Amino acid sequence: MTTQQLTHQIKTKKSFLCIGLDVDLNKIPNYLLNEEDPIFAFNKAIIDATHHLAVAYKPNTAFYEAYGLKGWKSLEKTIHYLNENYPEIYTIADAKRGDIGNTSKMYAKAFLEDLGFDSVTVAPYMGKDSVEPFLSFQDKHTILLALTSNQGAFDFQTLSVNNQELYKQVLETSKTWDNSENLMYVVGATKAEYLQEIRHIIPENFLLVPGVGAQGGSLKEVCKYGMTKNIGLLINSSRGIIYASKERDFAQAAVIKAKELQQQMEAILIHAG
Ligand SMILES: O=C(O)c1cc(=O)[nH]c(=O)n1[C@@H]1O[C@H](COP(=O)(O)O)[C@@H](O)[C@H]1O
Repeated sequence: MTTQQLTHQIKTKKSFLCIGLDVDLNKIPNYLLNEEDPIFAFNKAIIDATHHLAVAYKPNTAFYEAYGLKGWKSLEKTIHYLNENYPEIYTIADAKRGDIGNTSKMYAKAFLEDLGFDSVTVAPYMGKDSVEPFLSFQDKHTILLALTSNQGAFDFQTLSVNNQELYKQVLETSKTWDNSENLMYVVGATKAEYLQEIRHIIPENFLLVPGVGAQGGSLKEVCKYGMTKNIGLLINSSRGIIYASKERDFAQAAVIKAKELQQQMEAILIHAG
């Protein structure tokens, strides 16, 4: 999917919500465990109920890999279900990959070609030749970790290297890489106060912003400093939406939580003009 198509969907739905499909079998309703594929059954119910409120879904691959071959099959069924039934939806494989070029090429093929996701999250630590294989795919995005939502972000990302914080060097340097127009960046919602400076370096690129909901980040603050004229934001919430109820009404409870965020987004979009 192109960035223009994503922006068009955002404007049509008046939403820039991304729902995280981080499925933990201990947290889903017990009755679903009798299904042949409980993870897919859960995802299908969440997607069918919320697709009009969200523009993107982000399965975090850890939650699938943890269940071995069965989990990978659930991931494959989920992405195929989205691509076949809701082709307008933007899909993110949250896999946080990155390795020597020869290996990154295979990671990129796995997520962007074989599974058919629109984008994949990638760690920048191994540098240019570890990221460029992901960037070479047309109409696909590579979502580079810039300033993450967790406390450990302060261990390395904010350290000063040559008088500049490391995450800013990631932003500056990645702009020089081949096909850098295919880059998006992760900035945690818990780090909203950094967004003004981040936008000085990357005024246009889309940001994937996790950390509202369960991690306590503020949607308003993120939008105040991070929004661009093409919106430029995908705000992710996982646990806050998909685990709103552990009962048979879990999908309807997810709708209520997703709608709360979508309505706040609609108000922000109207205010922004
Ligand atoms: O890349 C991510 O999506 C990500 C980056 C980051 O800095 N912080 C972060 O929480 N995430 C992911 O975003 C999701 C957040 O989930 P909730 O805290 O349940 O909304 C999880 O899948 C995390 O792995």
